[in-house]
Amino acid sequence: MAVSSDSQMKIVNGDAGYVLEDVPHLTDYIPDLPTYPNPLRSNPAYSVVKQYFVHVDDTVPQKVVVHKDGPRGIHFRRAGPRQKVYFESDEVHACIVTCGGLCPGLNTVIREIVCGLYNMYGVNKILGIDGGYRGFYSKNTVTLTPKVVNDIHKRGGTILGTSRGGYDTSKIVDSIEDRGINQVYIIGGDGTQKGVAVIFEEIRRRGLKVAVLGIPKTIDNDIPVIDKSFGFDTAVEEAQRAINAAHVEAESIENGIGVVKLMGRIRALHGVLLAGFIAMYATLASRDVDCCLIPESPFYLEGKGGLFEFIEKRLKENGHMVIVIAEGAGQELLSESLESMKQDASGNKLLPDVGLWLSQRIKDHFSKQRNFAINLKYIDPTYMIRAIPSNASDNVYCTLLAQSAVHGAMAGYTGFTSGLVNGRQTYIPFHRITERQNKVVITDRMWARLLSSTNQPSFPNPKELAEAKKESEAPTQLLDGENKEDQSVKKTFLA
Ligand SMILES: Nc1ncnc2c1ncn2[C@@H]1O[C@H](COP(=O)(O)OP(=O)(O)OP(=O)(O)O)[C@@H](O)[C@H]1O
Ligand SMILES: O=P(O)(O)OC[C@H]1O[C@](O)(CO)[C@@H](O)[C@@H]1O
Ligand SMILES: [Mg+2]
Repeated sequence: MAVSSDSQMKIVNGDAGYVLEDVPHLTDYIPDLPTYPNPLRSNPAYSVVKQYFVHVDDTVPQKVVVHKDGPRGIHFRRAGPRQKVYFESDEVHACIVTCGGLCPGLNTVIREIVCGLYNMYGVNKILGIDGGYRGFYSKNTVTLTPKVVNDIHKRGGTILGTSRGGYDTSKIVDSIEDRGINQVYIIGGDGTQKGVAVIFEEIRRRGLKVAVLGIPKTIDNDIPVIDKSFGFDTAVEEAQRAINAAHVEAESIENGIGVVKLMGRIRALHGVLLAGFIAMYATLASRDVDCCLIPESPFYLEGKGGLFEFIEKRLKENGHMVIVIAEGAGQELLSESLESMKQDASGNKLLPDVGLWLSQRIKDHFSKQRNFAINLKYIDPTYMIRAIPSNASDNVYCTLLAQSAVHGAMAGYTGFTSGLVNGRQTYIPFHRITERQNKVVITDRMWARLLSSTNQPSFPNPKELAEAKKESEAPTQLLDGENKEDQSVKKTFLA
């Protein structure tokens, strides 16, 4: 096997195109670290479980759909307990911090890191950092014990508090060093994970025996590689309540329209990274939605093929309709210049309220039409879907993520994000998580499934429509047995 490595990328090449994108280990920069038998080996609860420990060569493929002659492809290290650990129980001084926006399940992850460290590894020095990254250097800490965290999974939010902005690598690493912390658990979204990568680099540069790891969090589900982010299912489930209310209101009144705005926004400083996952999954789950608008699929209002035309058609057919719009959708229609928008403390763009804007535009449009009065109700459940405790399946997911992170840190791995890949817990190198953001791919099957479920238009670009019209008016060569009418039907169908 060929191995190549820099500080955050350890690539192992095997047979038949097998590639392991491995994660760093403390021994990469501190040689001759002593090891200890994993305390779980003498714990009767675990020692009876055959093959409880993960084999050192276990890896998980990134792609499970393969071709007969294709290469085996990229793999990640499988998470789980190892036979040997690199920390003694009473040597560990761990800390946990939560950063970025709220997300269902944050408290469950905190609880399970504390209980995992305490119950599985006998660790009892665990600090909670108050209020996100800036809490490392400007706030007090809280002592976390299984008793303190016992009930917190039943509450929304994070008992540690969170924040945006305030990231300062040297102050954070100074604080870690000064407090004698040697395991750092950082829970947060895309921005947070970029911060964890830099903290890891600095810790490695200083040669500290400190395991640094990230646990990906975001209800936007825009973190790449992993199957999905925790809290996403809970948020989609809660969004159903808003959609259901919009549907009940809309169908109870003549020409009723329910508009629901859901989270999912533009994330990058300079442009076009978008995430409409919550809107897409909430629409697919609900079946009451007639039209789902997401940032990845541009739409327009007026004219042929536009939203107004579709609304009128649906109202005439059904007497009511529900529209779901992701907060980042249609922003190009609201503002000529996204560059001039305000930003939050972390540099994320602050978006104008597209739901309110769309509702007003629909009202204005139909107020001009005689004999076609509409009744529009706008529901904005934005913070309701993320400020709740996680549901049962997210709770289980959070537990696996947290326990995997604990096993990884105890085994001396560092500089990794704990994540689910193809249903297996893995350790993923930071660069894989931070190099890009996930967005809905509208040429993928999932978006096609949504379109076939709502039967909404795909909003062809007016320029494309004009070109198609010009083409259909031009004399065409007919195939044998075809008349001109057949051809135009075919073209409309293809559009
Ligand atoms: N490129 C970066 N390098 C270092 N730190 C960063 C970077 N981007 C963001 N951060 C820090 O990470 C923390 C969280 O970032 P942000 O507010 O963007 O939320 P997030 O982690 O992306 O979560 P979400 O967007 O899902 O709410 C902030 O304290 C911010 O200063
Ligand atoms: O108002 P806040 O706390 O900045 O958070 C809003 C953003 O946070 C998220 O929930 C997660 O990033 C986005 O969907 C949303 O735009
Ligand atoms: Mg973010």
